[in-house]
Amino acid sequence: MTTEAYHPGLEGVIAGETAISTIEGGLQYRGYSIADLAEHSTFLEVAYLLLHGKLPSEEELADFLAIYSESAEVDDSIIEFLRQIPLHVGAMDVLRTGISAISHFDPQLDDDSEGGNIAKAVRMLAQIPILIAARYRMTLGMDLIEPDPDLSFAANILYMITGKCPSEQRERAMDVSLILYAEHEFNASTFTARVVTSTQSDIYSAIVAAVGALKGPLHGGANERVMEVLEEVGSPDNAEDWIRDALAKKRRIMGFGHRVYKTGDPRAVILKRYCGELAEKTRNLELEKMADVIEGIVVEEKGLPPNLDWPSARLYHYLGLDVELYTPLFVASRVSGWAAHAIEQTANNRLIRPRSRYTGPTGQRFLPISGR
Ligand SMILES: CC(=O)SCCNC(=O)CCNC(=O)[C@H](O)C(C)(C)COP(=O)(O)OP(=O)(O)OC[C@H]1O[C@@H](n2cnc3c(N)ncnc32)[C@H](O)[C@@H]1OP(=O)(O)O
Ligand SMILES: O=C([O-])CC(=O)C(=O)O
Repeated sequence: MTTEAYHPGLEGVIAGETAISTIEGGLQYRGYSIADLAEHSTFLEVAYLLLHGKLPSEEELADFLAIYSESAEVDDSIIEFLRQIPLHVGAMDVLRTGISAISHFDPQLDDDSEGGNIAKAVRMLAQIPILIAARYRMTLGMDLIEPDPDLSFAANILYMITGKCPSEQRERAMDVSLILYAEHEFNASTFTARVVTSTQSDIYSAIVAAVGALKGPLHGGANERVMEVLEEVGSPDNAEDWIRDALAKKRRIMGFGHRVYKTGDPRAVILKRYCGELAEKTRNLELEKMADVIEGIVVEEKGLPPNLDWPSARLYHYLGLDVELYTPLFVASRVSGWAAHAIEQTANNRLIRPRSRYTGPTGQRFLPISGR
């Protein structure tokens, strides 16, 4: 048995260095506070910041947007392939396959230079929303909608899914959610991307693996489970009894708790404001009231504040989006953070290979199969 310290789930372990984001002193991306970015920036500007390490000048942003717009096309054969996937297959599983498929058409597939990887990240940023919207609309038997180069990232994704250009308020709410979802240091999916990259594998492999890690309900999959909880509760009148009973039964309440935020997730606080405004606009104040009752009791009884998935689920609901889109939307944003980490890992690589503590038997005597 190894005598080294063992931390289940790597809790509290510093497993690497990064200059991309920190939660120390309030969440910051590349040194910019998340509150400032949510207030003043746009998702694609934040993606540029994460990938290039600095905020763009007007000219740099214009070039970035031009490359992004030019990349916003998915090969027809992939769209046709998505149609062949049985309808019961979940949106995250299809998206994982779709990202793997677009890699085969990337003109710089074998270019693992920093520039090559940034170019691939921009292509993924442009094409993932197309994959998400195409699969969603094909499962409903609807015609697919091409991206509109005149729309922002946030407006385009809503347009391609719903077929309607969003109002300014809806566009901004979506944009802020994407900014908040973009990056979060060594969370499970990002760490997965870094492990894959550390073997000198390619950026698409890292992102596809990260999608698999994000899908789980303890991580990105939680935003879909949050909506299921709210649907189960049904009304503000039922909220107190429901949540007290659920906590008494030791049920895990999706959207609450966090491995590294024990006193609150600053992103949830920021998004709650947009949620409230959109709830008012869309006449969903009852749902906000219900969420407030649940939040108050989980904090009072368990001392667990909400994480980002708690308001984001409601926000997406107010935007008229179906639940199966929620975790894919997280992917559409987080691919910027994952790619930045893959690039950072490549620039200063050391194979990630920790040790395990062995708990199995030793010294077993091998018996030939006939004698077992
Ligand atoms: C964007 C994101 O990915 S944010 C995370 C999204 N995930 C969720 O919302 C899922 C719900 N939350 C959770 O499962 C957890 O809080 C996690 C996985 C996020 C973090 O958990 P950890 O740091 O591993 O804490 P751990 O699971 O050990 O929980 C510590 C205690 O709090 C309890 N707890 C933690 N979260 C919750 C919750 N959401 N509901 C009820 N109890 C909870 C645990 O049961 C445990 O109690 P115990 O000590 O009595 O056994
Ligand atoms: O940091 C984590 O463990 C999960 C999270 O909030 C994120 O990935 O945004």
